[in-house]
Amino acid sequence: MAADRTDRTRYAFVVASNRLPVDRVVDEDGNEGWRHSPGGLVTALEPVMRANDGAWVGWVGQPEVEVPPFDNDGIHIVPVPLSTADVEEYYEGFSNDTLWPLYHDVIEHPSYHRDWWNAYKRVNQRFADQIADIVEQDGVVWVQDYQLQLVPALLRELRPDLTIGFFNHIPFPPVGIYAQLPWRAQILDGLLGADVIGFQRHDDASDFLRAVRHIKGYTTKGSTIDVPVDDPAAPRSRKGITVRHVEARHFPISIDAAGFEEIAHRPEVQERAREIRASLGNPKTVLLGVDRLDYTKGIRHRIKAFGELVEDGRVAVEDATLIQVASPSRERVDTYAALRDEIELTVGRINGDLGVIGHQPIAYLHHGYPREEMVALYLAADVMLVTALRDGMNLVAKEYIATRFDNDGVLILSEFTGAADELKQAVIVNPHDIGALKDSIQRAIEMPRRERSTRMRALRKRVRENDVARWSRSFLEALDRHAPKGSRIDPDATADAHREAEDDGMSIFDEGAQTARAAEDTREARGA
Ligand SMILES: O=P(O)(O)OC[C@H]1O[C@H](O[C@H]2O[C@H](CO)[C@@H](O)[C@H](O)[C@H]2O)[C@H](O)[C@@H](O)[C@@H]1O
Ligand SMILES: O=c1ccn([C@@H]2O[C@H](COP(=O)(O)OP(=O)(O)O)[C@@H](O)[C@H]2O)c(=O)[nH]1
Repeated sequence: MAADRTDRTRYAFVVASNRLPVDRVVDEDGNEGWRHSPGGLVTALEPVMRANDGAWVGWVGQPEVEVPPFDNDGIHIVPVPLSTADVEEYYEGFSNDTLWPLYHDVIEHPSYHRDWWNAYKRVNQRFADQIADIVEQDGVVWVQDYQLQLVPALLRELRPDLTIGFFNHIPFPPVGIYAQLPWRAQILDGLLGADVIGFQRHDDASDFLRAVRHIKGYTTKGSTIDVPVDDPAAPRSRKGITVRHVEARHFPISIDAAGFEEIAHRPEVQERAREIRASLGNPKTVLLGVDRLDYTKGIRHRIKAFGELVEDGRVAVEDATLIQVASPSRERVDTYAALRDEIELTVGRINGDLGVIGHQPIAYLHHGYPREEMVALYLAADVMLVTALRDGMNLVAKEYIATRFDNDGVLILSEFTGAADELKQAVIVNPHDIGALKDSIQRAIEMPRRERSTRMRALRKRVRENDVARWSRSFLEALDRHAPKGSRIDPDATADAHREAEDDGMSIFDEGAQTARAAEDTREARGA
């Protein structure tokens, strides 16, 4: 929980995301401290941040908490405060009850409120002001995700000298759906303030380019957009108008594959995996689902399919258990609270109707777990179920593969995840088709060892080669090509640098950080 006041004020490289890479924790004596949050984004950017002496701008995750900038394990942290109203209107409202459902195929109905839009503008402006204050002349800024889509243009207005990147971690919807948004043109204008706009999938980038053509009327050629500018020194387009060139393409995010495999090799983690199986009565097959409790994840579909397989007698209750981890998320948003009720009712019914003494079909856990426990769960699972109805990437699918150094285990993967574009040797499913999903689950349970191994070997090769270091490097290299005065950052900071930092005692695999985050979500849900 090392935290020192930083005396630096300007940085050549700045990352901004809604949440900071650290969680605020308060111990039993009321002392405040910070722990690394072990999320994928932190793992991806940490080596680049260290190599470039970068700063990270974001929210501490709790309302009405004002913290001055500080250094945490070599990363300069610059908190942006949010009031209770900001959290309700910008985070829970516009980000997670307007944009989130709209960008995820309108699985739930998006709510459009002008007050929420005003809060979104207000908070995006606050982020832009904060970033503008701390970046060096000609610096590089990388803005993350849908909560901050107005920041690139607001920042360019304040600091035209900067090179600005934006990465969208969630899908970008087809223009027919995106067009519902009352503020569709303003959001596109916000994003087009960036030099490079990154998406998870090729289709997301194509949908974005189409929206730019249809809604803004701008010309695109391949992945390049001509954005008109009022600057006589700017290049001219084929139509003879002065333009800025903005690049929009896909950069699929990944994980620290070697880091996950290293944890999986630890004897105590393997022992924990055996313990998990034993505690379920050593069934022949353990199936696993791990998700934030979110309606995009298809948890209902998976539970229904598995319950029906047991009910039909195609799977014996003594032979198979589904562990479903549903970690608490955004619990003050009504759709999330309703989903929790619905899932818990369904799990209760299935266990009540189909369970026998000593064997329940579903082991349901409403908790968040640290990384070591996640890896033990992955090692314990014969079948991993990723049945999202829409998902930007789904890192869980890649983590399962990375841990299976035994080349065993079967991944069932929804075709509606970004991961499905890459992980072709998984058992690919349409989660809406419950009949086909049941067949796929049965097939996975019965798959011969040789086929499991062939598939897993190919999947592991893919995940190892396309790891998170490659993701950040390829994005930053693209951004570097847009820097007018040449390179300001070193995009080539590798995962090795990251592991060296760990050897120095700066581990990102900080036990308890996820649990602390989950506890925090729960406190938030209670209104604390
Ligand atoms: O910050 P929260 O509101 O608690 O939500 C957690 C994060 O959820 C989303 O994750 C996405 O990014 C993953 C990594 O690129 C990707 O694999 C996944 O498909 C996405 O859903 C969200 O985009 C983040 O901003 C949130 O912090
Ligand atoms: O109890 C949990 C549940 C999830 N995760 C991590 O949370 C991330 C979830 O990322 P994903 O892309 O699958 O979905 P998201 O929640 O970002 O939409 C993965 O790194 C998981 O290992 C975790 O550490 N503990």
